[in-house]
Amino acid sequence: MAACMLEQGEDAFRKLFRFYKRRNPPADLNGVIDFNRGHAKVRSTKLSNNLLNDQDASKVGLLPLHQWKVYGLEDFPGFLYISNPFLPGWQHCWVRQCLKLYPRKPNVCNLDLHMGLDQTSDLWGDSQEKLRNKSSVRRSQKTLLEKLRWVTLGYHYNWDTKTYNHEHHTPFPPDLAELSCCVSAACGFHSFKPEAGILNYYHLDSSLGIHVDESELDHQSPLLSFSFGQSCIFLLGGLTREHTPTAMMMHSGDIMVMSGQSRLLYHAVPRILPFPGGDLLPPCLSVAPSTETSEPPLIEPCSTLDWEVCAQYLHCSRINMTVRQVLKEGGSFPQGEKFMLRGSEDSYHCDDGKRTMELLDGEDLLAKRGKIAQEYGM
Ligand SMILES: O=C(O)CCC(=O)C(=O)O
Ligand SMILES: [Fe+2]
Repeated sequence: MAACMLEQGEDAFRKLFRFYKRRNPPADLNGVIDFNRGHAKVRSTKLSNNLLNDQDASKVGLLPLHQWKVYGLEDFPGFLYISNPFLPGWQHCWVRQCLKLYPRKPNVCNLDLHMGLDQTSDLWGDSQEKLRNKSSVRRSQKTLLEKLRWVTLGYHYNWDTKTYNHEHHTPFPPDLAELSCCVSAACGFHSFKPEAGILNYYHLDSSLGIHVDESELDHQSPLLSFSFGQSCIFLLGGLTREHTPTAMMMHSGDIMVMSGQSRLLYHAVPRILPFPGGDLLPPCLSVAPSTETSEPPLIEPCSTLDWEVCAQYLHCSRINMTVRQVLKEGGSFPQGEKFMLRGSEDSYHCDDGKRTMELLDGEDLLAKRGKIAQEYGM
């Protein structure tokens, strides 16, 4: 029972993290907030309709603003949860971008750290046929897409130093920038600049360790988080790990906004939850994309052939994209100064205890990163 874990203490976040990560016996999920089902702490919120026009919304695949279901959470000012505001079929396009386009160079991914660039230049090309034809035979060899854990965009986050660096920057994908600007504008942040992205790729045994996203130099701007595929338990805590976190579900299509007093809170993903009842995907992903597209389309519609690959991948995976503004308005990187992330003792990406970052030791990692940066002139 969750309540027995809710004692205050030095390690309250870790206790609840371990509670929800546990599989055997499975954790009681009664204490987990599901925004669509209501909860004493959930507040339904309306965004001002004039913040995003319907045409701009539809261009990036979002419903008209007046149809969005938006929630706040008691005790978490600045936190917003938007329950799947995507137009039917549009999640397909964004998932396809996450699997087919964003892992491409010059973006950086975990596989670059222990594989040659010739092997990681086209993960989609390498994996698509194998995924499309994947039978129910469980122990078939993992495709490169299935080995993907993270991709960084724009200012590339350095997992070792926990910093961004002005010298390690590539163009931020314009389509994702536009989606992010629409969502941030809808939430009242008109001058948000999408400058860095971290895409996390989770499987059913993955988790994301306890952390605060404070490496960005600008903390006034919101952090946007988009989720696709299988659901997860998300833990949102306080300014310290002593604060017992609140557990909530995130489902496919949902968007979370962390801003204001909620921007620098500890958070984590202890558990991925496969869609219940034997269906492999949630119903919102079963809707075929509309043949009507905006002119000119921002992103190419997802073909049936591409969706077969994405759907097979998502049967046991979750994709999360977080988008951040790194620099303050008119600001720049400090000269020769180090800015470190707090609470970094946990590795971020874990697959049932195995740390994906431990595939190489620190020296190898740095050497490999340097090589990638050099080859791409970053
Ligand atoms: O996967 C999620 O929902 C959270 C991701 C996250 O916290 C991060 O990338 O910093
Ligand atoms: Fe985070």
